[in-house]
Amino acid sequence: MKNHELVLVIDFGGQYKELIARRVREKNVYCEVVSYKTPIDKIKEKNPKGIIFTGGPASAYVENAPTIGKEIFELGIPILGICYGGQLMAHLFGGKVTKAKTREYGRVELNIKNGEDIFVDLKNHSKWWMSHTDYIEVAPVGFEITATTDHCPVAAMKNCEKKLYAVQFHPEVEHSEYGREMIKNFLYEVCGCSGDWDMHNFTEASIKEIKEKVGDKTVLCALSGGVDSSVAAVMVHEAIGDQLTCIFVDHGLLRKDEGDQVEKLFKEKFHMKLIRVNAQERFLGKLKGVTDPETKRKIIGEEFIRVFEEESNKLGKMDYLVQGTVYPDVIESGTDTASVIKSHHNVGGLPEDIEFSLIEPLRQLFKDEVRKVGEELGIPEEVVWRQPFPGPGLAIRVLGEITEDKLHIVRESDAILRDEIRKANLHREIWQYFTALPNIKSVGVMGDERTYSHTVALRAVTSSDGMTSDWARIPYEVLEKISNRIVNEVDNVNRIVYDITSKPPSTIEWE
Ligand SMILES: Nc1ncnc2c1ncn2[C@@H]1O[C@H](COP(=O)(O)OP(=O)(O)OP(=O)(O)O)[C@@H](O)[C@H]1O
Ligand SMILES: O=c1[nH]c(=O)c2[nH+]cn([C@@H]3O[C@H](COP(=O)(O)O)[C@@H](O)[C@H]3O)c2[nH]1
Ligand SMILES: NC(=O)CC[C@H](N)C(=O)O
Ligand SMILES: [Mg+2]
Repeated sequence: MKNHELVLVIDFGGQYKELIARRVREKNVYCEVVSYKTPIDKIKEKNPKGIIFTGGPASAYVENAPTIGKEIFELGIPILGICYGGQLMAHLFGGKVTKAKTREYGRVELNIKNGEDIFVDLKNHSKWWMSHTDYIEVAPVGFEITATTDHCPVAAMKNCEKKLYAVQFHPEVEHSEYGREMIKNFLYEVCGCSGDWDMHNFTEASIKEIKEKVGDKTVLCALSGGVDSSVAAVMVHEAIGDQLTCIFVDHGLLRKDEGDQVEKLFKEKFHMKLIRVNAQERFLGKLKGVTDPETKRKIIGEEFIRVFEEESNKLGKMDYLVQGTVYPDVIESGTDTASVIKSHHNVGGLPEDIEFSLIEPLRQLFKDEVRKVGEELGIPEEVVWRQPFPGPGLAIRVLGEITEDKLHIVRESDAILRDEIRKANLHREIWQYFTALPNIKSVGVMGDERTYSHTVALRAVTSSDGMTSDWARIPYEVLEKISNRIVNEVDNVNRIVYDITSKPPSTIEWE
């Protein structure tokens, strides 16, 4: 973002790199993540007010571990090293980093020596989140120890003269009591930021960028009616108006009546060109007999692109494809350093040969940030606050082979669940709620007759960004009503279970 203060996050393979970036943005400073391999000149060119080193899986003292040229410490730019980043700083300055006698995972109490710079106004003996097997045993010469824990002689250290700070704990995660405040202190007390950035700037700057990039070319937008693609579409429409055509694919894996609802809503509320493609048979044909979750995702990812290419040819070859990809889609699909959790159809599920260049203006954001952009753009509340729905749709909620009968059960049971959640006025509290068909049958008795029918699983979670989640504590009476209604109203179901796992260790979807 030109003309704004910038803080750079340098990534050493940390799981939380984008979480650090969003914590910085939350405090009104623009932030970007770059690899530790970025040449020092490139970093200098960006003229950052501050730099943050992320954590990472490696050990700083091992040969070939990710590292960085020592010139970075001579630029006069304040640096905060988190976990691996802090250990690396200690290692490069000649301190001793080694395997810790006691590893720390989870919440740990911190003793802060004094409330200066990054610790201004933070309560002592507060709880912070740890996740490490190595530690800084001896701080390098020139560094002062500023915090300890029972097992960590150097839980934080600093070199004021060089403006270098290192912490063993993770201020960026939700569970660190004063994490946000500490990051704020780094930005404002140490780096001297003034806080000149917010979602309004982001929206404006992104629109400008899209305009410049597209010029007089033409653009397709993959529109699902969900939060992310709607926000992306409106943003691109603001930038290039009628050069944009939206394509909504009904792949036969949507929720009850969803195809018609999305079409109606977009035609009424948005003034964009919208084409609905009915591709039910085509998708279901390709998925016939397929049981493996990753294979399903890849088939769907490819089929989406083939549909877009065909539509593009009909319109006279479009140049760009807009997708509402958000950061969790990217990280879960796997990166150079992060493992594949599941291939999101729009990232890891994309085929290699695509005729378009992609435009993904929300790729670095989390869902709650996207919602803020949506509000900024004046998108109706019913769209901005829709619950997320995965692109592969009901295909990943019917476990194993997909058949019309099974889709019918998920679709009908899901409609009942949604209806009851809304009636109980829980729809804003619960982040996402749906039913899944685990592909198990069990014995029941109905009207004095034996049944041997499907089990339906209810899933409802609370979350803010989909990266982690907890199961929603739905009142028993509401669960009872949902259970009764599903068994009574949906044929071939005789048992309902409620999924009470958080993420991690589960994921939100079952496949
Ligand atoms: N049925 C569809 N038709 C066209 N494009 C789709 C469809 N489903 C998904 N996509 C594309 O894939 C992207 C990722 O899907 P995803 O479900 O994560 O996002 P979304 O639908 O925009 O938002 P939400 O997560 O709130 O449902 C979408 O942003 C959109 O670009
Ligand atoms: O567009 C998408 N394409 C996908 O392939 C996909 N898989 C999961 N999801 C949604 O992402 C969030 C996190 O899901 P998981 O905990 O199941 O990984 C949840 O909101 C899921 O619904 C997807 N969205
Ligand atoms: N979370 C981290 O950055 C871990 C750093 C290092 N790999 C350790 O185990 O201590
Ligand atoms: Mg969706």
